[in-house]
Amino acid sequence: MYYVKAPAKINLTLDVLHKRPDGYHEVEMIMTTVDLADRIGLEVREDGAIHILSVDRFVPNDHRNLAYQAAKILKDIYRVKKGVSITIEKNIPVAAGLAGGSSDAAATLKGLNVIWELGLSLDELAEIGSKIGSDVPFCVYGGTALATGRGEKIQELPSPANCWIVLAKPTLGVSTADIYGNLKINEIEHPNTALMIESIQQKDFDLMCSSVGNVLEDVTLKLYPEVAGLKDQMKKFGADAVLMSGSGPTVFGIVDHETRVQRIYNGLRGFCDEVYAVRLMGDREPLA
Ligand SMILES: C[C@@](CO)(OP(=O)(O)O)[C@H](O)COP(=O)(O)OP(=O)(O)OC[C@H]1O[C@@H](n2ccc(N)nc2=O)[C@H](O)[C@@H]1O
Ligand SMILES: Nc1ncnc2c1ncn2[C@@H]1O[C@H](COP(=O)(O)OP(=O)(O)O)[C@@H](O)[C@H]1O
Repeated sequence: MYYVKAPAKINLTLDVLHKRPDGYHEVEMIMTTVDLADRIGLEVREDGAIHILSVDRFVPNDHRNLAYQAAKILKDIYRVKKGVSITIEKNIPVAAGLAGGSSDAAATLKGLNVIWELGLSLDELAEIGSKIGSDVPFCVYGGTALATGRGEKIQELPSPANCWIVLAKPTLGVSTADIYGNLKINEIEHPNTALMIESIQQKDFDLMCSSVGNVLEDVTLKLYPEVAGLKDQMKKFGADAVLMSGSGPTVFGIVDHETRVQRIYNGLRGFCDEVYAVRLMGDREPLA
C-alpha cells in the first residue's frame, strides 16, 4: 500500500473581484496548510478498476468522490491499463471549508504519479487537478500560496510565522456553490491581500492577525448564525485572530502560544463537537 497525506487548508484571506462569464468568481486568496490531514492509501489493481473505500458516511464511494475523479482523469489522459484501490482515512471534516475532498484528489494525483510511474511534474499534476476543482491545484502544491483566477493560478509564498490554529466546525454542511451564488459583489469590503503577503514574507505574527479577511463570511454568517456565534466564542476565549475558512462553516482561531491553545480548545468543546488544535504547517511537502 502506498500512503499519501492529504492536509487541510485554511484561507487567511479570501477576496472576490467579480463574477466571470463562465459562472465562476475571480478570486484573490491566500491559503496555507495545517497539520490536520486525511490519509490516502493506494494499491495497484491489475483488473483496471478504480475502487474507493471510505468509512465516512458523508463521503461517496463512487464516481462522485474527488479521489475517484483524480484516478479516472489520469487513467483517461495517459491511457493507463492498471487500476487502483483507494482507501481514504477521513480526518478532515466534510463540507467544512477546509478542502478535504480537494486535498484527497490532489494526494491521489501525486500518489498515482508514483505507483503508475507516470513521471509527471507538480505543475502538470496541478494543471490536471484544475479540471477536478478550483482548490485542487493549491492542494497539489501545498504550503502557502496566493491563489487567483477561480483559484487554480498558484503563486508560492514562504510559510507564515509559526503559530497554532484552533478549528471549530459546527454540525452543518455548507454548499460552496450556494455561498458564492448569494454573494453581493457590489457590497464587498475587500481585505488587504498585499498586507497579508507582507506579513507572511516578514513572518510578522501581529500583522498577519490584523490582515485576515474573508468576503464569503457575510453570506455564510447570515445563512447560519451559529457560525457567527462560534466566531464570538473563539474571540471570547482569547484567539489572536478569528476567521471563517473558505465558504465555511469552519471557524479558525490563530493563537501564538500553546498554553492558550488548550484553554480555547477546552472552551469551544463546550459548544462544538468538531474542534481541533493543530499547528500551522505552511511549508510544501517534497514531491515523492
Ligand atoms: C470556497 C473555496 C475557497 O478556498 O474553498 P472551500 O470553501 O470549498 O474549501 C474555494 O473557492 C472553492 O473551491 P472548490 O470547492 O474546489 O470549488 P469548485 O468545486 O471548483 O466549484 C464549486 C462551485 O463553487 C462556485 N465557485 C467556485 C470557485 C470560484 N472561484 N467561484 C465559484 O463561483 C461555483 O458555483 C462552482 O460550481
Ligand atoms: N474525498 C472526499 N472527501 C470529502 N468530501 C468529498 C470527497 N469526495 C467528494 N466529496 C463531496 O464533496 C463535498 C464537500 O467536499 P469537501 O472538500 O469536504 O468540502 P470543502 O470544499 O467545503 O472543504 C461533500 O458534499 C462530499 O460529499
